[in-house]
Amino acid sequence: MSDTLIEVKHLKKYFDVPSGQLHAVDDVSFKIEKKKTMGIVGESGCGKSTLGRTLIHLLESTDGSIFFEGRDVTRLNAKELNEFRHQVSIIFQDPYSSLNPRMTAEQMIAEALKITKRCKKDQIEEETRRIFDMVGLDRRFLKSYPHELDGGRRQRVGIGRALAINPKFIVCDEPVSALDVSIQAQILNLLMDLQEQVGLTYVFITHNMSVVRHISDNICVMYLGQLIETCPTKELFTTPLHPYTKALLSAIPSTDITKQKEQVLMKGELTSPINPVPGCRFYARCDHSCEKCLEPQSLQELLPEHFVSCCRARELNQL
Ligand SMILES: Nc1ncnc2c1ncn2[C@@H]1O[C@H](COP(=O)(O)OP(=O)(O)OP(=O)(O)O)[C@@H](O)[C@H]1O
Repeated sequence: MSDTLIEVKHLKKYFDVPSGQLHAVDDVSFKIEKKKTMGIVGESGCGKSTLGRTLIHLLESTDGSIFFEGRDVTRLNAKELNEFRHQVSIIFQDPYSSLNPRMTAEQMIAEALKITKRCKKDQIEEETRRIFDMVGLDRRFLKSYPHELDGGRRQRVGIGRALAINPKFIVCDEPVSALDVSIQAQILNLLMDLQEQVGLTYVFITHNMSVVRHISDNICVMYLGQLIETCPTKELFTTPLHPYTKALLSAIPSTDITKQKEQVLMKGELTSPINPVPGCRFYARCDHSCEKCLEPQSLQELLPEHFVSCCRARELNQL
């Protein structure tokens, strides 16, 4: 039996905007194995959240396929789509705005349980308490409203609500970015413990390279809607191959002053994903760009399980 839970093939999500089409996700392909975490990184606006939302059909894709346990979810009928939606969930960055301010923590989790009808009415109270325990929330907060909870506890409610439907797959969209640093580690550890206990598969979206290094098994690096490098996490940090990934990694400050590395500075600013021209989207900012980079680029496996979309990567990395 295949270990792949999700396989994305040539996925596109375009938005119509007054000046044309915004290519938020443009021809992205990758696989995620069951019980693993795929980190998605890249600068603000590169399409991370749009990709995450499209994967679970919160947004309808423009083109391409998303295979979930072998079935293409872009082609499901309404009933099948409803069943799919009960297997996938999302945790948002800001639990304060994603939680209903008029509902208590208990009511929000109970509501998610009712939607999926996965337990009988008389079991909802007990199941809600069990989920409270799973996410490390003291039961004295059952009747608390979001504004009565601190950031970490609010995010625990958000995680509890995502877990209530008993999903196989969760998109974690910057789930710790809005939290104090001291709380971030607790929430990351909780997500990793839950993955182990329940057998969850995650997509973990973040712009924080240290966080993604800690939590992901594999990483996708995105640039202006495109996937430019993907490989196992360890390898990305030891052997980055794309010039953009190298620049991204060089910007992480080191805690060891004897190991300060030279920062690769990127020229210019992120260009627009509206009506992009064919060719490498990093062209204008790359120190190594040449005429060949103006031709369409595609992901090539340059090392085992290590894919890069750069026509000069082999030569620049002496592979
Ligand atoms: N509903 C929409 N209509 C038009 N454009 C959109 C819409 N949603 C997102 N976009 C655009 O799509 C692109 C990708 O946005 P997205 O939010 O996915 O990026 P991101 O990498 O998650 O950024 P951030 O880290 O800031 O959240 C951006 O240019 C954004 O302005």
